[in-house]
Amino acid sequence: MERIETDLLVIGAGSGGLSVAAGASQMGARVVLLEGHEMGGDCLNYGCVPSKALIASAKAAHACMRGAGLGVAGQEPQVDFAAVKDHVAAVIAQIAPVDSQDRFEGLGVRVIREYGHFVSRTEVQAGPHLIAARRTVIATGSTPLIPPIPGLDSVPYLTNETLFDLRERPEHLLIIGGGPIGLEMAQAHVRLGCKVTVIEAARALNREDPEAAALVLANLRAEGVEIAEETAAAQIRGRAGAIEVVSAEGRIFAGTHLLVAVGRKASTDRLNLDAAGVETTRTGIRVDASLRTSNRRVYAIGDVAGGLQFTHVAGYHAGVILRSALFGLPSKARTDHIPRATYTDPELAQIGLTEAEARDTHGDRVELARFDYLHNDRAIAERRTEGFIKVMVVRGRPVGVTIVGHQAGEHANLWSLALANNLKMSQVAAMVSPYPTIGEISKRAAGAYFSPRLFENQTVKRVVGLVQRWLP
Ligand SMILES: Cc1cc2nc3c(=O)[nH]c(=O)nc-3n(C[C@H](O)[C@H](O)[C@H](O)COP(=O)(O)OP(=O)(O)OC[C@H]3O[C@@H](n4cnc5c(N)ncnc54)[C@H](O)[C@@H]3O)c2cc1C
Ligand SMILES: NC(=O)c1ccc[n+]([C@@H]2O[C@H](COP(=O)([O-])OP(=O)(O)OC[C@H]3O[C@@H](n4cnc5c(N)ncnc54)[C@H](O)[C@@H]3O)[C@@H](O)[C@H]2O)c1
Repeated sequence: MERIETDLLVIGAGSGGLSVAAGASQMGARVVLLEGHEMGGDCLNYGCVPSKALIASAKAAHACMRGAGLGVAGQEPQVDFAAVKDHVAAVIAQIAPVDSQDRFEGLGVRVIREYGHFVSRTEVQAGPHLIAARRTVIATGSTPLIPPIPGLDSVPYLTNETLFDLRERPEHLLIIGGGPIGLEMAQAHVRLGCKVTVIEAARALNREDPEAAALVLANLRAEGVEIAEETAAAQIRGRAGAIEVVSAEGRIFAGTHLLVAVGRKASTDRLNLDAAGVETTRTGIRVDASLRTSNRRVYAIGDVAGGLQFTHVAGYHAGVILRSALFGLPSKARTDHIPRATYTDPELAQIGLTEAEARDTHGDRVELARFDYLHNDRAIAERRTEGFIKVMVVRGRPVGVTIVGHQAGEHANLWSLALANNLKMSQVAAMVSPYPTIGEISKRAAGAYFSPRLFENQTVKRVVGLVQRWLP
C-alpha cells in the first residue's frame, strides 16, 4: 500500500471536483484527485453536454419545418439517428481534453483512477493507495434515482447514463418524470421523429413559475409530446420493444422504450462515510453554509451536497470552499442569486426567487415588473413572440426573475450579475441595449418598473409643467 500525504484530497472528477483540483493546484496546494469512472463526471459524459448536443440536432430538425411562416418552404427533416449520436459523441470528445487526466497532471495534480473510501477521519483508501489529507472534498455527484415501481426491474429501461448510446431511433419513447431531464429529452426525441409520452406524478416542471411552465408544456404538446400529469407510474410490464406503464388509476401507456427520469440519488454508497464521521440527510451529505460536513476537515460540494443540482452550482461551490480550505478565510455559499435554465424550446430560466417564493419571503413588499416578448421587435421579426420576463422587485432591487421564451437561458446571465451584486433596477434600466436584440427585454422590464412612477405620477407632471413654463 502506497501512503500519500497531501494538502487537499478531492474525491470525484466531475464539475465540482475538477474545479477544486484545478484551482487549488494552480494556487500552490498539493492535490490528489480520485476518479473511479470517467473524468468529467455526469455533465460531460451523461448530462449537460450530450443532452444539449442532442437538443441542437433536434433544433436543426425542427428548423426544417419552421420555415413556412417565414416565407421559406418547410420540409420534413431527414433524420439519421445514428449520425445524430455520432454528433453527440463528437461534441463530448471535443470537450473531453479540458477534463482529462493529462490536463490535470499537467497542472500538477496527482490523478488516481480509483474509487475512494474513508478508513478514518483523515484518510482515504483508493485501490493500492492510502491518502492522508489535511482537507478532503467530497464531490462524488449523483446517479439516476431508480424508483421501486413494481415490474421496473423486469423490463429493459434507459436512464441518462444509457440514453445517449442508443443508435436506433425509438419508435415510441415513454418517459417517467416530467422534470427538466424528462421534458428536455421529450422534446428532443419528438423533434427527431419519435412518438413521446411523458408520465408525471404531479405537475410537470412543478418547481417553476406556473405560467412559465404552462407555456413550455403547451409548446411541447403542440409539437406532439403527450404529457399525462397527476399520473403516477405504479406498475411496469412487458418486454424489450413492447413496454407498458400502468398508472395508479389504471391508465395504460404503451411504448417501445422507457426512460426513467424521476430525480437523482446522491453518490455516497461507496464512501464509507461512518469512518470519517460524515453525516448524511435524506438528499445527500449534511453540510453547513460553508459546505463543511459534520467532520470539519471534510467538505461536500455539488450534487452530493443534496441542494441545487447544477454544473454551475458545483463550480460555484468549488470557489466557496477554495477560499476556506486554501486561505483559511470564512466563506459561505449563497443560494439567492443562483440561476437555472431548462433547455426546452421555449427555454425557461429562473434566477433567485420565483414570484410565489418572493411573496412568501417578502409579502406585500414585492412589486412585479413584466415585459412580453410580443412587444420586442426582434422577437417579432424572428416570429418568436411567445414568452415573457417577470422581475420580482423589493425596495428597488430584483430578488427574482423568471424568463420564458426564445434563448431565455442566455438572457439569465444579465440578471445573475444583477442579483449576485445586489444591483438596483435603476442600474439595469441605465443599460443601453443594442437594437434590435431579444436581450432588450431585460431593459424593457426594468423600464416597466419605472414607467408607472414616471408616467402616472401627478407630481412629475406638475414639475414638468412648471419647469416648461420657466425654461427659456
Ligand atoms: C441528463 C442531464 C442533463 C443535465 N443538464 C444540465 C444542464 O444543462 N445544466 C446544468 O447546470 N446541469 C445539468 N445537469 C446536472 C449536472 O450534470 C450535475 O449537477 C453536475 O454534473 C454535478 O457535478 P458534480 O461534480 O457534483 O458531480 P458529477 O459530475 O456527477 O461527478 C462526480 C464524479 O465522482 C465520481 N465518483 C463517485 N464516487 C466516487 C468515489 N467514491 N471515488 C472516486 N470517484 C467517485 C463519479 O464517477 C463522477 O465522475 C444535468 C444532469 C443530467 C443527468
Ligand atoms: N437544464 C438543466 O439545468 C438540467 C437538465 C436536466 C437535469 N438537470 C438536473 O438534474 C436534476 C434531475 O432531473 P430530473 O428531471 O430527473 O428530476 P426532477 O426531480 O426535477 O423531476 C422528476 C419528476 O419525476 C416525477 N416522478 C417521481 N416519481 C414518479 C412516478 N412514479 N411516476 C411519475 N412521475 C414521477 C416527480 O414528480 C418530478 O416531477 C434536476 O433537478 C436538475 O438539477 C438540470
